[in-house]
Amino acid sequence: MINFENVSLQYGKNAALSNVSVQLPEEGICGVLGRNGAGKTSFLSLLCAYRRPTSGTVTISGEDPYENANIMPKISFVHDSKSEVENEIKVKDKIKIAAALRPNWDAAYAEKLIKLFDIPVKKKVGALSHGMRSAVNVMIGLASQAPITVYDEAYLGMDAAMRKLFINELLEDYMERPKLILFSTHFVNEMEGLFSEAIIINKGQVLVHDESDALRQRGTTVIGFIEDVDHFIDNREVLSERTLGRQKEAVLFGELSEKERQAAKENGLELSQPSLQDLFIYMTEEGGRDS
Ligand SMILES: Nc1ncnc2c1ncn2[C@@H]1O[C@H](COP(=O)(O)OP(=O)(O)OP(=O)(O)O)[C@@H](O)[C@H]1O
Repeated sequence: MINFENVSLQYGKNAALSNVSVQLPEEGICGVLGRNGAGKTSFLSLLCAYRRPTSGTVTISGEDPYENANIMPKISFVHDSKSEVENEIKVKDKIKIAAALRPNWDAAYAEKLIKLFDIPVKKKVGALSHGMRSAVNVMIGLASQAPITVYDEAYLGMDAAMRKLFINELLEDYMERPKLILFSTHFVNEMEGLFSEAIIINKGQVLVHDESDALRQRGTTVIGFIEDVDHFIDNREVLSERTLGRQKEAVLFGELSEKERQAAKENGLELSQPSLQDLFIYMTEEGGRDS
């Protein structure tokens, strides 16, 4: 169990996180969402003990993870790193080093992933394309089998087909060997089906932390003829609207009562849940809902 209690992180005078209190379970796939500069990497780097909070406490299984030899091997932090030293070594040596540092490393699975992602193990790391460097990083994240695996914008540069391969693999592996996976991404629509829960960070604060289904239930998508939809959404909080021919789709914020749902259906309107992306964009836009 991970526990953040009143955690703040300052970089000089700049507050990256303010009074963050969050608890995370031992298993699940948690999406960490936020606009640029919201504080996602700061949050994840505290969790992975790359940094120490300026105030407040972070504990993992009741212990402070910072420079903690019991906790550090349990965490794998996959991010888009560039290091001069690493550029000079071969991919296979980078993988060997990662394996040596990871007590749960699954060598047979690593071999399978190298083939699946077509990773050029004999090349130097510095000679890889951006997407291929990311593929090496996520492959290490998967093969590490760490009980806490954190992917921070880890697949930048990977093309759509490669991202799909990675996501399928992540899900399949999670089903067989559940763990806690945290996943920060700007590709919300592509990834949201994966998330059992989501944390939305905005301006250094946790705006929402909830199960994905519960979060989606905070909104409703309404589809029908333009005039019927317009009539139904009048005086309601509308997240987005678009028309297609004579049809209109509107996303509303807030739960509908059973009576309202019934009325919508009687008027020929179709109701469904909105995407996390729609809710996320609305909740974090300037002037948007902040609770
Ligand atoms: N090393 C640093 N020194 C000073 N300020 C920093 C540093 N790292 C981050 N910040 C600032 O802290 C705030 C949060 O940054 P952070 O990188 O955590 O956001 P993010 O949500 O990961 O953003 P992005 O999606 O753009 O990567 C921003 O205002 C950023 O400018």
